Amino acid sequence: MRQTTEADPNIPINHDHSSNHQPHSKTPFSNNVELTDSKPTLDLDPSVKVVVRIRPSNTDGREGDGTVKKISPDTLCVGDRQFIYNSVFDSKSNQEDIFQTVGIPLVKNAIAGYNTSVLSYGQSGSGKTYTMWGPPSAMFEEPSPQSQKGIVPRIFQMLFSELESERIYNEQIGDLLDSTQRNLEMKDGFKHAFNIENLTEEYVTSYDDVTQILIKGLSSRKVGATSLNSKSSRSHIIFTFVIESWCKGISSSGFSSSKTSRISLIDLAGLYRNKVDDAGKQHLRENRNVKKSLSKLGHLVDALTKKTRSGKAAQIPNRDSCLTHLLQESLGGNAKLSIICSISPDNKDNGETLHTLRFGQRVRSIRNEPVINEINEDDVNDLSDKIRQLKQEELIRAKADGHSSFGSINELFQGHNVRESLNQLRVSLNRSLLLPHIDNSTDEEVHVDEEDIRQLRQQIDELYNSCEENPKEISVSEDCVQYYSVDDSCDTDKISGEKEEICSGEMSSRLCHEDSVVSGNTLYASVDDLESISSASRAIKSTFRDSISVSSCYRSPILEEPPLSESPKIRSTKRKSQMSLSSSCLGSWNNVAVENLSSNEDVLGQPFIQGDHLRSSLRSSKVLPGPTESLAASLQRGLQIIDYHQQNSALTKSSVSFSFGRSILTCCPETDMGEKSSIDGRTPNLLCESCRKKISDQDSSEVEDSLKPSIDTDKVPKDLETVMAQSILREKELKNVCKEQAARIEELNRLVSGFMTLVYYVSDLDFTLLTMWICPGGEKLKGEKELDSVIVYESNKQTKHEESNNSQKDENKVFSSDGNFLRQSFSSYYREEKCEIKEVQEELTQRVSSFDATEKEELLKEIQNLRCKVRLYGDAPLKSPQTN
Ligand SMILES: Nc1ncnc2c1ncn2[C@@H]1O[C@H](COP(=O)(O)OP(=O)(O)OP(=O)(O)O)[C@@H](O)[C@H]1O
Repeated sequence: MRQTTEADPNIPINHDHSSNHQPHSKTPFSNNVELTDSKPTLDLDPSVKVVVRIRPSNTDGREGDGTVKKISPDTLCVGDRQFIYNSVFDSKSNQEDIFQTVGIPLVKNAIAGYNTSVLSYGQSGSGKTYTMWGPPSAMFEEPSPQSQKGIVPRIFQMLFSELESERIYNEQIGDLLDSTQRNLEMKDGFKHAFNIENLTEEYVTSYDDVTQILIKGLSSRKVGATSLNSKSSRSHIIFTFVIESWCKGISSSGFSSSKTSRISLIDLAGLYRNKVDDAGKQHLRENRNVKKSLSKLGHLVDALTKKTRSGKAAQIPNRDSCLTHLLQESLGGNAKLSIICSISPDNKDNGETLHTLRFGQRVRSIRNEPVINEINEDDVNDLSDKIRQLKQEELIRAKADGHSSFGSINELFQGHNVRESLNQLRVSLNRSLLLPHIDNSTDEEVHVDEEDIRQLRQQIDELYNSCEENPKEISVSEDCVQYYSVDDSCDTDKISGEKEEICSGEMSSRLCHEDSVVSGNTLYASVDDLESISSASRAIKSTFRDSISVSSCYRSPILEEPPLSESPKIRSTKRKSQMSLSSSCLGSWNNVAVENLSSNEDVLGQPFIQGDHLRSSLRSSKVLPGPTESLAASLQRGLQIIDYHQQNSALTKSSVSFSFGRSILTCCPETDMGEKSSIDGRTPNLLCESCRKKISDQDSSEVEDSLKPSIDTDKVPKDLETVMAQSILREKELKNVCKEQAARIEELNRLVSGFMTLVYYVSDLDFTLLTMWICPGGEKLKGEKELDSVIVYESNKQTKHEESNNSQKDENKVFSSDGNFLRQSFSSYYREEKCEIKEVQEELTQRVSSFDATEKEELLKEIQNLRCKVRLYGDAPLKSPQTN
C-alpha cells in the first residue's frame, strides 16, 4: 500500500502529486542540484525539510534484508509502503552527501538571518550521532567526500561563531562545557527563544576552537552501552551557534542591516524498545526519561501537525518537557528545520523504522514560520531618532525645572540613570546590531572632541574671568553679584559633588529597572547637558564653568582646568585684534582707550544688536563638508560670541573707567593738552576732542557735562552723581549682555551636545565595521574582523591627526582597501549628523514654547513599542560576545 502524502506546507512550489514523484529535479537541495548563493535558492528551501538516511546493515556486513529500499532520491519503501521525503539517502551515501543537502543550505540560511535547526531522530544505533558528528577521530580530518566527519563539524568549518551547548539528561539541563553546572534553570525568552541561566558560552574564532569545544562537549555526553549500540547516547544534545553579522550595504552610512541567527544542532538520544537491558536501574531510568521526552516530542509534533492541517490556533504542548521547551523555536516557530531520520535497513528493526518514518512524515506536515532576523538601518535610525527626541524633551524639561527650582538634582541624575538605562536598552535591543555600549564611566566620548572642547572651555573661562572682574570694579547690583560671585562657584562645585553622589547612589537601584518606562525611556541625555541647562538657569558662572563639559558621565578631569593656551583653530584676524586688545587691558582696567569703542564695532560689525545675528548664526550653520570643518565652524561661531562679549565687556569697562576719570585715554597722542584734567588730580591723562565727541554723541550731553566737573572741581560731586547714574545704566546694560551671553552659551552647549552625538556615531561606525566580520557572500570572515577593527580605529584617530596637520601623507597607509568606503561613510555620517543637529536645534527652539507633556508620553510609548519590536530580533545571544 502506498503511503499517501498530503500537500507539503513547507515547499512553496507546485505540490501536485506528480511533483512529489519527481522532486529530484525540483527539490533544490537534493544531491544533484548545484547549490548557489542565489537568493531564489534560499527562497525555495522549505521551512521544514525531512531527509531519511538508511544506515549500513548491522547484519555482519551483509546487505539489509531488503525490506527497506530507496527507490528514488526522495522516496523509499518499507515492504509495500512508500514514503516520500525531501531526500532519501541509502546506505551508500556518505557524510558529504548529507552536508551538501542539509549542511550547506543551513549555513546559507543562517547567514541570511534565518534561525536554523538540524534534528536527528531515530532508534538507538541507527546512525544519528554518526551522521551528526562522525567519529571523534574524523573531527580533525579535512572535509572531503571520503571523510567520516559529520555534518556538524563541517558546518562549524563554515561558521565561526559563539557556541553554546546544552545537555538534557533525565529532564535536567546540564552544561557540557562546565561539569559543575547541573540542573540549570530555563527561563522564557521572547517569542520562542529560551534562556538557560549560567550556561557556558564560548567565543570561538577558528575551527580549532570549535573542535576543542566539540570534543570537550561530546566527551562529557552521557553514553552507555545498549543492545543496539555500545556507545549509545543516553542524553539529548543540543549545540547552539549564534551568528551575528553586519551586512555591508549601499547606504550612505555604510551599512544596511544587521542579522542574527541561531543554529541549533540537536542529536536526540535513541530509543531502544527491546527489553534487553540488564544494565541496571540507571539505564532503565535513563531510558525512561529519554522515552518520556521523546514521547512529549511526539505529542508536540502531533499538535503542530493538527494545527497546520486545520489552520486553527491550538494549544501547543511546548512546556511538557525540557526538550519540547527547548525546541519550541525549531518546531513550529521561527526556524528552518531539517530533520534527519536515521533508520536501519534490517528487518528486525522494522517497527522502529516505521515509527521513525511516520515521525518524519508528521514533522513534514508542520509549518514553520522562519523569518530573516534582520534589523535594518531604518530601525536603527528610528531608535536613534526616538532617543534624540527624548533627549530634547528632557533638556526642555530640565530647563523648565531649572527655572522653577534647583531642587531637580534628582531628576538630573535620573537623567543620568536613564541614559545608562538607554545604554542598556540600546545594547539589549541592538545586541544583534552590536552597537557599542556607551560606557559612561570612561571618557571615550570625550576622546575625539576633547581638544576642541578644552579650547572652547578655555575661551569661556576667559569670558568668565573678564566678567568676574568687572563687577568688582563697578560694584554691580546684587543680581549681578549673583551671577559672578565666587561663592556661587564654590556652591556649584559643591552641588556638582552632591549630584555625583546622588547619581552613583541611585544608579545601581535604578539600573535594575530596565523595563521601567520612566527610567528606561525618559531621556537620552548626558548629565552634563542637563547640568548645563540647569546651571545656566541658576548661575551664569556655573554655566561658564561647568556646562561645556563633554565627559560621558561626569566632568572629565581634563576639562576641569584647561591650560591657558590659545586654540589653534582660532585664526581670524578679528580674534587677533581682540587678543591684542585684551593684552592692552591686562595691566590695568583703566588703561582702555576710547578708540576701543570703535574697535568693538569694527570687530563685531554691529554693536549689541549683533547678538541676535550671532544667535541665529548658531542655528543656521550651513552643512559643512567634514566633521572637523563643521566643528571648527561651530566653535568659531561660539568664539565670535565670546569675543563679542569680551568686547562688550571692554566697552563697559571703558565707559566706567572713563566716568571715574581714571582712564588713561591713550588713543590720541595729539590730544589737546589744554583740556587735560583729572578728577582727582592723580591721572593727568588727556582726552582728545574727537574722543570726547564720540562719547558725547553716544552717551548724550550729560556725559559731556560729567566731564566738565573734572575740570571744574566745584561740580565734581554733582557730576559724579550723574556719572554714577550712567554707570548704573551701564551696569544694567551689562546685565542684559550677560543674560544674552548665558543664552548664547546655552546654544553653544547644544552644539557641544551635538558633537557628542557625532562622537557617538563614530563609535558606532567603529563597531559597525568591527562586527562586519561575516556577511552574505562571505565578504568578511571572523579572522579578518580584528584586523579591520584595529585599522578602522586607528583610521579615526589618524584622520583627525591628519586633518589637524593638513597632511594626507599617511592616509593611504591607514585606509585599507575599504578606505574610500570608510571615508565616504564618515563624511556622509557627519553631514547627516550636522543636518540633524541643525534640525534638532530648530525643533528645540520651536518646542521650548509649546512643549506638551502628553507628547512625551506618546514618545515613551513609541519607544516601548520599538523596544518590543526589536526584541523580536533579540532572541539570540544571552551575552554579547564582546563581553566575553
Ligand atoms: N552511515 C553509517 N556508516 C557507517 N557507520 C555507521 C553509519 N551509521 C551508523 N554507523 C555506526 O553505527 C554505530 C551506531 O551509530 P550511532 O552511535 O551513530 O547511533 P545512534 O543512532 O546515535 O545511537 P544512540 O541513539 O544509541 O546514540 C556506530 O558505531 C557508527 O559508527
